[in-house]
Amino acid sequence: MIEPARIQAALDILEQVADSLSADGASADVLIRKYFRTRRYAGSRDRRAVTALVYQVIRNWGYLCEQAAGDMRRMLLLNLSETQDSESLEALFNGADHAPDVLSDEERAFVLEAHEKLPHHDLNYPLWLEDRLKMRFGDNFSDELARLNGRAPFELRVNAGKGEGDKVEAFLKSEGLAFEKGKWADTALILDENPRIDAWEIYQDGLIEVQDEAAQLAVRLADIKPGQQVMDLCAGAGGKTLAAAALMDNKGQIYAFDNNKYRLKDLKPRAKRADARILQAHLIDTAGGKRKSILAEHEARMDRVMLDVPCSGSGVWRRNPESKWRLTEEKLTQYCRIQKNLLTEGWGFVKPGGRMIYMTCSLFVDENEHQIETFLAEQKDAKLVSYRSIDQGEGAPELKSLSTLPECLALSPYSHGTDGFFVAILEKSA
Ligand SMILES: C[S@@+](CC[C@H](N)C(=O)[O-])C[C@H]1O[C@@H](n2cnc3c(N)ncnc32)[C@H](O)[C@@H]1O
Repeated sequence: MIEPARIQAALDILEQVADSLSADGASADVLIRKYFRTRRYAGSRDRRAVTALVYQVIRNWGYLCEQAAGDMRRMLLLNLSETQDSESLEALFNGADHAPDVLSDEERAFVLEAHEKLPHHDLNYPLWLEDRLKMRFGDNFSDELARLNGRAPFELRVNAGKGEGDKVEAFLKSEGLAFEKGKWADTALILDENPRIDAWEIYQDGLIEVQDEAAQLAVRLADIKPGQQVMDLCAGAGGKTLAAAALMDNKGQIYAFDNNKYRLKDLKPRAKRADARILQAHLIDTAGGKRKSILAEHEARMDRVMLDVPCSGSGVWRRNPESKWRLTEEKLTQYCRIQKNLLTEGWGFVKPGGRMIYMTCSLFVDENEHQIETFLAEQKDAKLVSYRSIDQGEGAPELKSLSTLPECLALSPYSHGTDGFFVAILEKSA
């Protein structure tokens, strides 16, 4: 595809994204896949270029939408004008076959005017969330928001259970892929590029998984040991479950649950690759009332319960910029209600002296500190354990938290270079 045709393709997809956002329909990646399914002439480079453009606009959605009063062509034009001069824009909007229509005088004037009054568009965020974001970031508000609007790196977890970290690093080097070791989790490798890894032997052999560093650190803070009884109540596709299994040397038991069968289905093949043999996965759909009976046998038996609850995902806006424009007050309230219920339910499975590790990838106090404070007020046999008391490995740097609760860990892109993440460690009286 020639460049103007890519612009037109991005425009077509963005129109669909806008419709989908207002109807809470399919996500951008689904719409992009669907768009290209019927356009076989587009090569992988075309797809990559169009996808990058679509996501650039999604990242800057709030600002662009405000400036262009929701006119998608103007939104895209304004976004392009950040990096292209007027001559290049004219060449892109040239009216040829498959290219966008020629720019009108009004559109040219619109770009000039928008540039003259250029506000801090890099801080682009839903205004109704401002207080919550300021509460988390304080003086670093602008720096954090700018970072949150950027792209996340590609992060791998080396499967410590397989003990072949050297092989992984040697392979990445042989592929010419630059990487850094994680600062906070010694299993993390951080890449700038986003390679396709499913065909790699080290992936098929279970030596690596894709997992962000904050999530790897969170599992480490669960202080899981071989021989323990561990429950992952919101296991999803098992990212944290497998990170926990890697710490257990196939001794003990991990029970992985989720109420979504589509998410849970990836866990089995992943566990097989990782050679995690102590794992059982079960669907705990609430429909049919089976949940209670499936979970009943685990009452007060777990050394560790990992509670990686559904949340707003505000800490991962770098990875999923669209989600910030999809979040509503109503949805946030609903997440908080589910989190509160899961905290109460999960606590029932912790044995005396055991721990529950509450985690979110949210930046908001409603989903983090407030949940923990309410929980502690209600559960008299619970106390917070400081994340600082957990051994984070030899030579680990000092880990400062953004949380208002000193025992809890709150991470962020600007302060820690990670996703926004929250961890609270709750211990039951012996
Ligand atoms: C943040 S995701 C978990 C991600 C996963 N732990 C990982 O590391 O890949 C939250 C998960 O909670 C699940 N969930 C939501 N409500 C639930 C419930 N009532 N019981 C169990 N799982 C639930 C969702 O299906 C989703 O997979």
